[in-house]
Amino acid sequence: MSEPVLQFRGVQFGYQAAPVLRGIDFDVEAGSITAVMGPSGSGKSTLMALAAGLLMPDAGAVHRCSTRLGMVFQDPALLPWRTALDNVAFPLIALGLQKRERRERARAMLANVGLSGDDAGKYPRQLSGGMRQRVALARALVIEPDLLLCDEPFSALDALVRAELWRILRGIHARSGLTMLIVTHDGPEAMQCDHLAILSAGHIEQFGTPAEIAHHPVSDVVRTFVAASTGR
Ligand SMILES: Nc1ncnc2c1ncn2[C@@H]1O[C@H](COP(=O)(O)OP(=O)(O)OP(=O)(O)O)[C@@H](O)[C@H]1O
Repeated sequence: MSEPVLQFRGVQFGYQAAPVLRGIDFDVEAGSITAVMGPSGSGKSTLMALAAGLLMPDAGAVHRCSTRLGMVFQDPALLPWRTALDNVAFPLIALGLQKRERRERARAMLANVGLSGDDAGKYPRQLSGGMRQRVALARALVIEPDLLLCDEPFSALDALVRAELWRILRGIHARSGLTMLIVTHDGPEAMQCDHLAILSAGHIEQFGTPAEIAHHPVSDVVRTFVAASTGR
């Protein structure tokens, strides 16, 4: 078994008095893709914010063995006054790279996510939603992260574009072995990940491989999820 890049140990969290997450215990293994699924309000985005270190647990601990963190959200949050290329090159400024090198790396990364040289010169408002999300993905990947956190990255897109972006993500994973933790509502795609965490009302209902979860669902919540994701 690979070393975990991310460990949740007895994590508990609430925004004010109301607890949102409790008893969160699972590992994200190096080189794996782990999907997080759960109903709206079950605490998925909160879990991701804890994974990123943007929130601190009230109890328990999140251990992260990562030096470069990439993040992608449902909203691509691109800088509107910069071209796609310059949006992707932007995080490389902090790494101290020269402009020419930044642009070369950004161009290569845009090509990796399927955007042409023409598209690279366009501003966000000139791009479709799917293209904007490709730019956001390229911006997260250009720093060569050792952990990629994605919070419903493709949820706002139509089914065809979503499938294409999953294909790109899986291609990148196959080539680089990048560790990924992804919140998704896409059951069939989640069933193709290495591990699956099913969140319900602030706790992990079940964690395991898709096969374990499909063959030994621990509760009705999980059974419903498996039926929706596999058509069983
Ligand atoms: N900043 C905040 N302050 C107070 N409560 C919050 C805050 N952010 C989220 N919550 C509450 O915490 C709970 C979990 O929210 P969270 O966004 O983590 O769920 P989610 O599973 O990601 O939902 P969705 O699928 O709808 O995005 C919800 O009840 C939500 O209203």
